[in-house]
Amino acid sequence: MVTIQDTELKEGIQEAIERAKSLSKPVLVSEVQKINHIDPLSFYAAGKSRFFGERFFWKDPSGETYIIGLGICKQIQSDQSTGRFNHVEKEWKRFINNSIIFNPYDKNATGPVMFGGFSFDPLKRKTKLWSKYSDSLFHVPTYMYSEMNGQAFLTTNVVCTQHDGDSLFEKIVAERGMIMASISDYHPENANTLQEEADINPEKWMETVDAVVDELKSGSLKKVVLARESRLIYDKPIEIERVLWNLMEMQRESFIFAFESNGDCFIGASPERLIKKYGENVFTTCLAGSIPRGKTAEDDHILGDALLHDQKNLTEHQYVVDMIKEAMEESCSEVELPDEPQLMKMRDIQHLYTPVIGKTKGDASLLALVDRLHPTPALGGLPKREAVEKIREVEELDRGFYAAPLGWMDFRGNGEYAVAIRSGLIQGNEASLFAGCGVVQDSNAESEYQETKIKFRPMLTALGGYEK
Ligand SMILES: C=C(O[C@@H]1C=C(C(=O)O)C=C[C@H]1O)C(=O)O
Ligand SMILES: [Mg+2]
Repeated sequence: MVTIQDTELKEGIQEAIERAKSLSKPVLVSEVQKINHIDPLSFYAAGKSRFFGERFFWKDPSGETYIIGLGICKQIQSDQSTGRFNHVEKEWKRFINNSIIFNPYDKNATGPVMFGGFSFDPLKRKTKLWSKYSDSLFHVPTYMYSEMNGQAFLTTNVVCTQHDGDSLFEKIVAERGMIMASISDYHPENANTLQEEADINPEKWMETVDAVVDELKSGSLKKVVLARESRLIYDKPIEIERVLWNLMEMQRESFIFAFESNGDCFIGASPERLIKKYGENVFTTCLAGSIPRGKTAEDDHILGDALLHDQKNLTEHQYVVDMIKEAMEESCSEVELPDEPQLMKMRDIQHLYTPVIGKTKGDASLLALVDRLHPTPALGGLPKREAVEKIREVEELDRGFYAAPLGWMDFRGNGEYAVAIRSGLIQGNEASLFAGCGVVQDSNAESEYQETKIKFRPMLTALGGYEK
């Protein structure tokens, strides 16, 4: 049981109400407490009845960082198609500008944090699949549990208006007390049964791959990432906690995320970092080129070795390295990356992987870096603009947040975004899964199709309906 001193929050709320009166606009109070460790998934589960549709979950691959949010004290959206990264950043700064923050800890992901993401392509024709998510959508949680390098924190964020009074403090403390008291060890309940699995137009997808390969052979396009969807129907509503539990068990090397909005939940286990920025240090990843895992250690080694020497996959990978290196050199003073890719092995697949680190020069912000990088040729293609236009024209899928930046940024401007792949959108007892692959001149439609099947597996297994 966590005991929390409330003097700061109480005084903070009073001060914020006064400030809201004089500024005639809402003012945020954020209070950070250092607390004993809580199981992150149990905290998430404790918000189920009260905050369903208003929660998020984040774990980084190292397990150093967990961020779990319950409730929404502020939503930041942008319907702009150009300049949306900048617009979100400005809104965020404006929101925290006059805030009152009690945070004696010099730790990232404590205090005000916004969590969310962007759609892959705001110019793509919308379908109703993603109607619960706008093109840029961020939530600032009311209650946030975060863990950094084994230390645990509870942040409480309250937006005060000029019309609020003392009862606001009482309400928040009561609600927070209820959440903390209801935390109990989460264990997954009985699994769902898959009733129907529908790959959306796989033949048409393969024809599109063939057509794009022809274009790659004749024109200026070098690579286009093409994705497709599989729709699953279960016997009962999908329990998000259980899916997260499975993802954490089975995809330990990945970012694990869930982002709820209006009753839907975008969820996944991505191995791919877009960008992390802690102070002036930035980290990004080139990940492209894939082969299955072997059934035995020897098999696995042979496959990995084949991938490291396969020309088609090396080319697919190199396009990503070239673009990311160029982007990083623009914004960073020191950029370091190995000459050759290495292997990244996950439970279901192995990839070619080149980590990149740098130090920002000037004041390149995290979202400016996201803007510069998204989409890398690992998710869009090369050249960037032409590839995105090609995807917009030929891809049947409405990608929504799939293959796009998803993550967090704190009030100090530090944070991390993953590329939201190996993901799905849960809608009650149904889910859409997404998978794509890098199409280059030497691509073969059938083997690209097989590659997407493997990429569905992490979500399919976590949801249930695929043999483990
Ligand atoms: C597009 C996806 O994955 C991307 C494509 C890869 C490839 O084609 O080899 C590998 C890793 C990812 O950058 C996906 O998982 O949906
Ligand atoms: Mg590939």
